[in-house]
Amino acid sequence: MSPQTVTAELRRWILSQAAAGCRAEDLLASMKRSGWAEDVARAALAATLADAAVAPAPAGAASVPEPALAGAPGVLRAGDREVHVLATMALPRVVVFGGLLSEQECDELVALAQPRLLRSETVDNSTGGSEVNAARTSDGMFFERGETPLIERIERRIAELVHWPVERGEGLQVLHYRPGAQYKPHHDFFDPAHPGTANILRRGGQRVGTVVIYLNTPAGGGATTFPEVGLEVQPIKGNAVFFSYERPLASTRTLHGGAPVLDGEKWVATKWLREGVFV
Ligand SMILES: O=C(O)CCC(=O)C(=O)O
Ligand SMILES: [Fe+2]
Repeated sequence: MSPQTVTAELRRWILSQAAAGCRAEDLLASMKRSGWAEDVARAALAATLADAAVAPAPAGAASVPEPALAGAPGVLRAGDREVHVLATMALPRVVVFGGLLSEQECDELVALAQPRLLRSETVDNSTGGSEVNAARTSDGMFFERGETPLIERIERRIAELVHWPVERGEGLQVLHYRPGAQYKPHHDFFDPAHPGTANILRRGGQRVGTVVIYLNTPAGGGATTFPEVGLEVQPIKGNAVFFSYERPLASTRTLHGGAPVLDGEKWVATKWLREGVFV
């Protein structure tokens, strides 16, 4: 038997480490230290964790991220910070948060992202790759999960706020919209009918939730809109809009977009949440 075969024992080890909260990057590093070729280790991790993502959730586990809103609290403790609940909606499931980030954290995130911006790409559904998309006229970049202490802190805060493990989150994305730029209405989940989707789902299954954090307050325009229900969330520095979608269906009414920025610029950080461990 080749030493690079993914054995049942290795699969069990990967799953137990992931369940204990070990990050995929750390698993990869430790597999490499034990002599695994990087491409084989990555493939083993992706396949094992993707299978786990489609396995039935343990009894009692929530199937979508959701903040603890029983009792209609005005303030929620999210790890190291108190976050305000400004508005909620049942369908689509939307919660607007006040003060998820401090002003200083917003500024630090913009400063970290700015040198790394590229014209935003969206996933090309036919191949699972990326392409520049005219529907999205912002510039953007992705951080690695846990890339800096600031990012790690924000990720932990989001995880505690919406009760979804850090490991099930994609890396934080930062978008920059110039005047006139927008993100036309779209769904964040991957269209199951598209040929590239199967490939995308190997990295942690479907997206089931989104947190868009406003890193500045544009002088005009730039609301996050949910056109099917006429909801517009004003972009205010440090605030965030959360929405979830249990299934990749339009009936979740989570069609949303970034309205054109009319005056000034707009910065957001987006955290997408997957149903399984994102690798
Ligand atoms: O910029 C916004 O308000 C929305 C961003 C968005 O929809 C996304 O990043 O998926
Ligand atoms: Fe979106």
